Amino acid sequence: MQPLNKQTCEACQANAPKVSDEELAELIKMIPEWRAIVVDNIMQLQREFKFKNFKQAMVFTNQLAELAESEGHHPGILTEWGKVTVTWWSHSIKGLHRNDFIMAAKTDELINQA
Ligand SMILES: C[C@H](O)[C@H](O)[C@H]1CNC2=NC(N)=NC(=O)C2=N1
Repeated sequence: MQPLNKQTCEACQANAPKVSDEELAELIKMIPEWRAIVVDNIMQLQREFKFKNFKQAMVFTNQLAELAESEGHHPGILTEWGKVTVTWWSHSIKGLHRNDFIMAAKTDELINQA
């Protein structure tokens, strides 16, 4: 299997399967800086990224927006002074799809390239 950051998102329909508990346990090991949280009964992946000012946080936010558009999968983004909180989940299935883990790995890659 290719590393998550080299995989691409597949179209996610409302009837697509959520990741199973077993898959979640395996996939989360590949993105150790992310935590699984539950908001309004929806499982999500979240990570905070720290920056030295607002401008740098905004640069990252815009890079992430480009990545999201290129993959057709979009995160929740909270941009603050020195911090960006990124949250991935699949709206269409109200939970976590493999796409979310791929996107979390690609988000990590953006930072590693910076
Ligand atoms: C039509 C379009 O591809 C869909 O609405 C996509 C867009 N981006 C998306 N992003 C996320 N995170 N979840 C979705 O279900 C989703 N759906």
